[in-house]
Amino acid sequence: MLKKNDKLTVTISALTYAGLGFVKINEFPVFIYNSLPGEEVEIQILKVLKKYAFARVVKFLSYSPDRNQEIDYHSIQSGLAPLSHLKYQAQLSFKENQIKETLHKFGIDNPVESIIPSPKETHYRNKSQVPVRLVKGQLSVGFFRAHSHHLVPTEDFLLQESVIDQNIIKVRDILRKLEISSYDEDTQRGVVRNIMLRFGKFTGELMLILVVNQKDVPRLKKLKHELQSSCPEITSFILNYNFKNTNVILGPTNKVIYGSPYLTDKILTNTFKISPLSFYQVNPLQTENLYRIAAEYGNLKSTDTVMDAYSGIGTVGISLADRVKQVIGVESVQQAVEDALNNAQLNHYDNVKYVCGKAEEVIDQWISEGLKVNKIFVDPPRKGLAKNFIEQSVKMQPEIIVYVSCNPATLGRDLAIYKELGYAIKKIQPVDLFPQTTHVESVTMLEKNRTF
Ligand SMILES: C[S@@+](CC[C@H](N)C(=O)[O-])C[C@H]1O[C@@H](n2cnc3c(N)ncnc32)[C@H](O)[C@@H]1O
Repeated sequence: MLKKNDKLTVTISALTYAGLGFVKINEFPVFIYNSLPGEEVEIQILKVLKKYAFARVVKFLSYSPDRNQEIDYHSIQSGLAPLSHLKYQAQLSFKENQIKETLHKFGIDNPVESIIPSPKETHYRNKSQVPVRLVKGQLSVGFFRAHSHHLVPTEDFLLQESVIDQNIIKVRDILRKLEISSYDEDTQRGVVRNIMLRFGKFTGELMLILVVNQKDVPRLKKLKHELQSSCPEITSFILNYNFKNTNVILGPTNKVIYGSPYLTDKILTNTFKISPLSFYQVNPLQTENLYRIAAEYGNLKSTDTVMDAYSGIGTVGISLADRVKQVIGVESVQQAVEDALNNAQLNHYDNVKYVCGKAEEVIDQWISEGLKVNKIFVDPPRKGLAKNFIEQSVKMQPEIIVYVSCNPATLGRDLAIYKELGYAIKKIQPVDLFPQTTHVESVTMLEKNRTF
């Protein structure tokens, strides 16, 4: 029986989908941080639970040829970039295999296309949401160590655009100088919870959203002045109020201190305005590839009526609008729907409509109103599609369904239902939107069986 602090020598047998090394010791599963298949390592047991244990490597006796020796992001691996110890090529195979294996569990053995690598392997993110906490008596920024709220201070976040990293540090230093306090989760006091920055890759705009725990921010005028004089790259500054003791980063209301309430950016040929509470893809160069593939899988025609479900600020639907007759979209976040409607106008499309609501509920209403769509695009969050949405979407009998997924497990579950209900899987294309992390994105094309 394993005990905490036991030391053993093992050879890692697999890499889990969460990026941890795995071995069985006397049939008992052990998950080991920062280790890769084939590596012989001395480990120390950190925690023993009923059905498995966690361990760390104390000494490497051999290294995997897939190990990225160039960057020693030991602490980052457990938090921000859990795959950064794996060479990029091996990360791509890991993700491709994950899709194949997961779909196989749902009885789906269709061929999977080779994953499309990200144009940038690091510093690709256009958004950061870094926590602000007191560490050793000083307001600090960093990341929470995995499965904890223990802040590890850092100045290099590895995944974010460099302009974001530089401005996080500048904002941190201004907060320190003005003695504006950081949030304390235990007492629920202190002012600044998070520094969020969003960067428009194609416009150069940079939006600062300071998430605060109280309405009155001390020395706000001075803060505004300091930001305007020391951070010229920041084009707008917004306060977001979050007074709840919660893991959800953003609160429901914002106040613009200066600049525009929207960030403006471009995807392919269209311009988009994005408000602070709206979802926006984080890897802008690769997003263009993702949308190109989705459009190609839609086999678009000028007579098509397209549904854009889980539409965010309308980026998918608007990217298709010039090639189809009509786009109708649904999204649950009110602000995102307003953005989508503004974005349709901004790009001069009068054939695009968005409504606010849950896709699985709005689809009932659309069916009862007799709406006919012949192509459906879905891009749900990690939990995938609601069963009712799947069943109702099949009732609409679209020729093609394009499923953009960020979670192979829910993708497999949903594809299995579509298969049962008469849809054939034609193509599955993984796209690496999130290098150095374990996240796996893909686009699947489903086509209605002719005998249906
Ligand atoms: C992965 S994002 C995709 C957004 C957009 N297609 C894009 O590429 O930017 C998923 C979106 O679904 C929305 N959402 C979550 N649950 C929903 C539901 N039940 N019905 C409609 N939209 C939902 C989220 O607010 C989010 O904007």
